[in-house]
Amino acid sequence: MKLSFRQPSISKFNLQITGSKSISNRYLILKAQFPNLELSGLSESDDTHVLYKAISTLDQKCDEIDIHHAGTAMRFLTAYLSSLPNLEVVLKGSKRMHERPIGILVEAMRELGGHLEYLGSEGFPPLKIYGKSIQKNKISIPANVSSQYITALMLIAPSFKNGLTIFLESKITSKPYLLMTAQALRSVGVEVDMHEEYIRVYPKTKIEPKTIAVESDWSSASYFYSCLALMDHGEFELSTFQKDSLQGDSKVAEFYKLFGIETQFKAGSIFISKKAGVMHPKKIELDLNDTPDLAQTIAVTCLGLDIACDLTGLHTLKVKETDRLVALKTEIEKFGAEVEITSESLKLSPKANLKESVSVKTYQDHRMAMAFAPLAIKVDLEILDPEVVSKSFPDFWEKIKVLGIQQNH
Ligand SMILES: O=C(O)C1=C[C@@H](OP(=O)(O)O)[C@@H](O)[C@H](O)C1
Ligand SMILES: C=C(OP(=O)(O)O)C(=O)O
Repeated sequence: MKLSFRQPSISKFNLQITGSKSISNRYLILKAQFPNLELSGLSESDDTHVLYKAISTLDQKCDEIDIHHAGTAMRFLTAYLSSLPNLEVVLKGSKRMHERPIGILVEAMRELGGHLEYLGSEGFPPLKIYGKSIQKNKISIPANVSSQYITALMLIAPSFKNGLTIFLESKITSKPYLLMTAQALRSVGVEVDMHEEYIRVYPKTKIEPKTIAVESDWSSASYFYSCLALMDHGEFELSTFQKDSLQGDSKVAEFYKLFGIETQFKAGSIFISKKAGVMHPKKIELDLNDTPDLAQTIAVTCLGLDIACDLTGLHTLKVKETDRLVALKTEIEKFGAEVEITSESLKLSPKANLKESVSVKTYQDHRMAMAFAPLAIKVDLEILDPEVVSKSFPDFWEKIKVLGIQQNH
């Protein structure tokens, strides 16, 4: 899809962003345990649809569940299905999912008494899962590879007879996602103690009827922050968001102050604005250990604004939808800038006049497509396989069109 930019006649926009896929997928696992939980505003993303479908088909005695590219669905279901007595099922995903590690979670479930077998390479999906009633109530787990393993355990812990204490080894990665899980559990009445070294989730068999409205997705909102940063000025209203969000990526509001963007919360919306002629810094340095999904957005904003950036805390990026560090380096360098990467960092030396009409590969990664699209405000470019956005934000292209980003197939 070829992208170019035509300045729209207005500079104020109102955009409704789909529900958070992280929040949605947590509540779907909770609803499977507590059916009187009602959910509204669920994410329209593929990742939420596959999880919803997987849970719904469990009643129909299916032999195989395919969760495609959805990391949260893979991890949350590995734990959940292992804890359902008498179930026997194969859990598989896309080719890339079978390259994304799951060994730490499988080990943890086995230590708790679960029965899981690898059908391909040791440490990776696909898995054959034989559900068991879990009796143990303590487990130790490395916390520095993916927070999703820990969330997966926390989400099923209320149904264990004695709850679960999870001892966290090593530095916690993507910590806000664990706080989000704890808040989701508490919101339905499950007690949770969070500490640096351990998390305790208390048992709960029934909850009071409850309706949860899912907040919109802050990671998705980040692409509109990037668009505004690349425009001279403007004001967007994005809904529905809260000031005290459960989502760690709400940190985007603070990060984009660096690019001259102000965020205000009013009646369930955020109003983000940029004044004409704001000065940008020459260089920014950020540790993104808590917010890994913002790395691509920020790197491309810096590329478009000719700002050097030094991003650290990126050790999880290699095992996401693609190796995002290599993908970013390869695609950013096509525009003429230079990028140095290590296993956990990215350093961008920008270039004032970016190359035009570059074709950006997306590597089956929704965030590659969505992070590079705003760059069309500065230079014409092409995004290959644009449909990848449906993993988290199916109507991304319609939404971004409103801002003046023209799309030709
Ligand atoms: O729990 C979640 O919903 C997520 C946790 C993060 O993964 P890691 O903990 O693997 O970094 C994040 O990157 C992912 O998009 C969603
Ligand atoms: C890493 C992501 O998702 P997941 O790990 O759930 O596939 C993402 O959405 O950026």
